[in-house]
Amino acid sequence: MRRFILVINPGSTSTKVALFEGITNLKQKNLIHFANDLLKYNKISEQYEYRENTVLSWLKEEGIETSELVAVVGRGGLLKPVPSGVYEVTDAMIEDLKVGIQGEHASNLGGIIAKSIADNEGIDAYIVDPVAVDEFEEIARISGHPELPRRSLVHALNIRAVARRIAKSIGKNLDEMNFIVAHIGGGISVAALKLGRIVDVNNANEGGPFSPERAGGVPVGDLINLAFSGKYTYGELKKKLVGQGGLVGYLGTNDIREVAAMIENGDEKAKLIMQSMAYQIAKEIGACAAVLSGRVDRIILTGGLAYSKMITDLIKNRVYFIAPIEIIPGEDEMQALAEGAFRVVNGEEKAKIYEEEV
Ligand SMILES: Nc1ncnc2c1ncn2[C@@H]1O[C@H](COP(=O)(O)OP(=O)(O)O)[C@@H](O)[C@H]1O
Ligand SMILES: CCCC(=O)OP(=O)(O)O
Repeated sequence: MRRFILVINPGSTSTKVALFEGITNLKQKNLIHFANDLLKYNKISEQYEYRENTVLSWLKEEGIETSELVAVVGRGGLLKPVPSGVYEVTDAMIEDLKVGIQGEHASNLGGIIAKSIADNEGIDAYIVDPVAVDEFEEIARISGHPELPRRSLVHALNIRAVARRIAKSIGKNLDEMNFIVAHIGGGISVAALKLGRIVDVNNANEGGPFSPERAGGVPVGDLINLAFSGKYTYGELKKKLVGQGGLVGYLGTNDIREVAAMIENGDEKAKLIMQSMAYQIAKEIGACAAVLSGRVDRIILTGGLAYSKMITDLIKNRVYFIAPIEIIPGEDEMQALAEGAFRVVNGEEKAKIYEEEV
């Protein structure tokens, strides 16, 4: 009997998988990919067969047949800008995920793997609140140059899931609330939610605060000089900014726990870098308060860094005056994906069609 929803969430070094019955998580695993296994692929999209096989092997290990699946749902990637929601994975979407229409990112594999498994069973595949969710107001799109508009690339899935949860806890719907949500993980998105819509956010890949391994916004003139210095190839420079920036660039680790240990051992540089990361996050939260004209119901800190009291205290000390602060460490992406797919399977919501929304 078909009853399980398979959830697939690909990250840069692992693929999280889970099996849900309804909205109950029955089992979940983080399938780790060794760097050597991924090295041979030039493009992330080329990893899809390898990763799909690891997902299918996991199902087998768990004694689950794909014929028992009612739907497959994956984390959505860097598609064309789309409104938030649950999307059926269509052939047009797959094409954009494969070419990486807004860039390469492991999340592009979610829809690709989901559809491949679903097609073999004649069932539907979905994605939910992809990182390409774009609810910007027009004013937010304007940068300092018409050829370089600001783009919305955001941890939409977790941000909307935790925002929904906090709204519910205060007895409101998300569309009644103004929130600032800072997803502070491997990448950082600080988003202004105006009546539930993400009306502004730093581009988590290319701007805003530096993160454990991303440079965030850097001085643009100096970056142009570096780019034309002949010192680095395009790929090397990209890696410097995404992967080898932030904590990794300064301290050689992306693990905030290691940084905290360095500080406890008296490392002054580690202390300054930690303080600076918190300073930049707080500054971005302040910017979002201006976006919302100061009408902020809650500030929410979420993502892996929110486990660190050192960092959340540093942020709180700078933004406490804006609004009450909620801390939801980690992320709830697997549950949010399953719940999105379940709403469609259960007939509570109609899946959007990508081609009709872009
Ligand atoms: N349980 C934890 N306690 C303290 N720090 C954590 C914990 N889990 C993750 N982190 C830190 O959070 C950062 C990664 O955030 P995370 O949201 O897990 O990343 P990703 O965006 O890759 O999912 C790292 O610096 C990591 O050290
Ligand atoms: C591009 C925005 C999404 C993002 O950065 O996700 P990860 O932190 O999971 O890489």
